[in-house]
Amino acid sequence: MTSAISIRQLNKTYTSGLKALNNINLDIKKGEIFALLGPNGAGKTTLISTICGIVNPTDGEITANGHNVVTNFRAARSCIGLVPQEISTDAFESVYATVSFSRGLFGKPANPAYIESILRQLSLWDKRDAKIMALSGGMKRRVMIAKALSHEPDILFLDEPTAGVDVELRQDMWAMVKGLRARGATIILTTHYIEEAEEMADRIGIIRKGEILLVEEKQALMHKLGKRELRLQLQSPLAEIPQALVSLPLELSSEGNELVYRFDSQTEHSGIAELLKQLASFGIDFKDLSSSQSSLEDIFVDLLRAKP
Ligand SMILES: Nc1ncnc2c1ncn2[C@@H]1O[C@H](COP(=O)(O)OP(=O)(O)OP(=O)(O)O)[C@@H](O)[C@H]1O
Repeated sequence: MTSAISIRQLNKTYTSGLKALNNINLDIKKGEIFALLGPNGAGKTTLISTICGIVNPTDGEITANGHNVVTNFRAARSCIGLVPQEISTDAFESVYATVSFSRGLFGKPANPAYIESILRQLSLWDKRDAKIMALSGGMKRRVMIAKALSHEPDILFLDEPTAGVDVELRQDMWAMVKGLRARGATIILTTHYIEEAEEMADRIGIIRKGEILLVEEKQALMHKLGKRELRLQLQSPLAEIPQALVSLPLELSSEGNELVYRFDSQTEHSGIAELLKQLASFGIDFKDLSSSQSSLEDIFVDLLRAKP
């Protein structure tokens, strides 16, 4: 199966000398929702902009549906819809005119039935005659999505789609994006909200300082990230973990005063009941216990810190 987007050895150094992308290799599969996570200045927008032909790569190769985005720009760009971070559209124009004009920019013949279908999908049909300036922020974002979809692209880029959007609208956007995917679109989104990636993405890529740190199926990542810890403060210090328990994910810390048990929070059986029974059978008493769960956010931060 061909990839929707294929990126090979992509580098981007701005004229200022800043290296914003460093040897990026990435394939986005057709029909997936791919979330690109990274801190401010990581290179997310630069990456999207090079794929969309807004920023020229320094070297490397990018194809969209098999078309090279530099040498075959028109064919590549016509497969792509881009919803930029900033809302930029003509405030005095009506919703319908803005969206159909956008289609014309791609040289596509007018198709009122298609424009109606996307406006309906985005709950904008009732607002089709409203001027953009009279819409709420959330509605304006929907107009940006309608514009991006106006020329019937099958790859959609959403750069921070829900930045500054309230919780209700954010959930609406998530439902809408999933709906687009269900109709066959490939979606690449950048976000600062780990929760958003968790909710929507099939795969997650983490970028930092212009480098892709990891690309992973969300489920696999969640599995890795979803660790929990149980800490037992012991009545009396232990010199070592009893031989019968060494196969358990146990660690002795605080000079033998604390036992730490780490387990997978996604699992149905934590093994805590058995652990406590076994400790009792070895006469290991504890005076206090606490448990904690590493959030996705914690792990994301850890991951970013882990590599200097
Ligand atoms: N036109 C430009 N000229 C020079 N440097 C730039 C230009 N655009 C971006 N940069 C720099 O490139 C780096 C990557 O920026 P980019 O906007 O791609 O990051 P980002 O991950 O999208 O950040 P954010 O989450 O803040 O939007 C930053 O250091 C930024 O200052």
